[in-house]
Amino acid sequence: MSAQIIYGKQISDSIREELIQEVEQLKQQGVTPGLVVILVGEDAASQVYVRNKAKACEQLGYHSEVIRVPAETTQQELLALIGKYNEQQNIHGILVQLPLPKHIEEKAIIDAISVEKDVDGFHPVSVGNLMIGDDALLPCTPSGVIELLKRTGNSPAGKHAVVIGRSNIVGKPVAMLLLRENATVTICHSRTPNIAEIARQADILVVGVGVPKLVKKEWVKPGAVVIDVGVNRLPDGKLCGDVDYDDVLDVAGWITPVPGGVGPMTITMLMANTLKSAKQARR
Ligand SMILES: NC(=O)C1=CN([C@@H]2O[C@H](COP(=O)(O)OP(=O)(O)OC[C@H]3O[C@@H](n4cnc5c(N)ncnc54)[C@H](OP(=O)(O)O)[C@@H]3O)[C@@H](O)[C@H]2O)C=CC1
Ligand SMILES: Nc1nc(=O)c2c([nH]1)NC[C@@H]1CN(c3ccc(C(=O)N[C@@H](CCC(=O)O)C(=O)O)cc3)C=[N+]21
Ligand SMILES: [Mg+2]
Repeated sequence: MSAQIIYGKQISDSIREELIQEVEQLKQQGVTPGLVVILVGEDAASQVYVRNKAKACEQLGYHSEVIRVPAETTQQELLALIGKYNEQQNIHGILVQLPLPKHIEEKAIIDAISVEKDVDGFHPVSVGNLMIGDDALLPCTPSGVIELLKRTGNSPAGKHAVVIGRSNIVGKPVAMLLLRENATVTICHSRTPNIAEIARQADILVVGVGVPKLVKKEWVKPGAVVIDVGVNRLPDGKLCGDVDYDDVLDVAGWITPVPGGVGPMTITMLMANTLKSAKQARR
């Protein structure tokens, strides 16, 4: 038996169709959602995401700006740029692509983004709202993971979810959202002994570590839902996830491919957040 494949690309396309309806309505009220993506330096991987974001904006009819500044840009200059977009009425979302060059303090940059325009959901106030359970702008990749689960009939409620990875942008927020959805949540990381044994207890296994093909079939309970957040570039230029897809395919009940799984959902959730922010700005 082989796992059912969770086609994130298709699910993401159908959510975009839903969004288009809402965008049309908002435009009739004279508001066009606006997103600015700020890219510091020339990171090759980031270029791909930026291109995908710009494509999504075009598809949905958003106003989109991509600002590329050199790697030598100072923290002060970047802060000034953010300040400008915080004030700009036609911009509802500000995304500064991470990671930033070493000489720029990431926290200072994230703190400077107006909470109302924090479409990444990385600002401390957004993170606090997520913890408390307020209706805020939720981080895109984690909310994309939840959408994938719900839209394939794999509601987290009552399930044991194991999350591998505890970063601020993937592991921690995805664990918190799973908890909000009434899963019982275990978080593993690089200091967890017996990871395979813990992972094997998961009904839902979410992996975001950045290690190509870390998760093997021995880590997966037969029939489990496996969500692979990893996006790793192999030496041959191909993308692969943190899960050994071919190995796990026969034991999992459901699995996301890379590419075509979580990645497109991240972009679509970014579009949804920008729309939400634009709606709120109208008032
Ligand atoms: N599809 C998408 O839209 C997105 C994909 N990604 C991808 O997700 C992956 C993770 O990204 P990100 O969270 O930013 O990465 P980070 O490097 O910030 O965090 C990695 C986490 O994984 C843990 N970890 C690392 N190695 C192991 C291991 N061998 N066993 C167990 N845990 C381990 C680390 O533990 P510790 O805390 O102890 O160091 C850490 O918590 C990457 O491949 C990235 O490209 C990221 C964002 C969006
Ligand atoms: N402030 C900030 N916010 C982010 O959300 C953010 C970030 N910085 N830095 C980098 C990571 C990574 N990330 C991805 C987004 C989309 C795909 C994506 O579209 N992937 C497609 C195709 C990618 C390709 O073909 O290269 C897929 O997996 O099918 C991947 C990865 C967002 N991140
Ligand atoms: Mg990181």
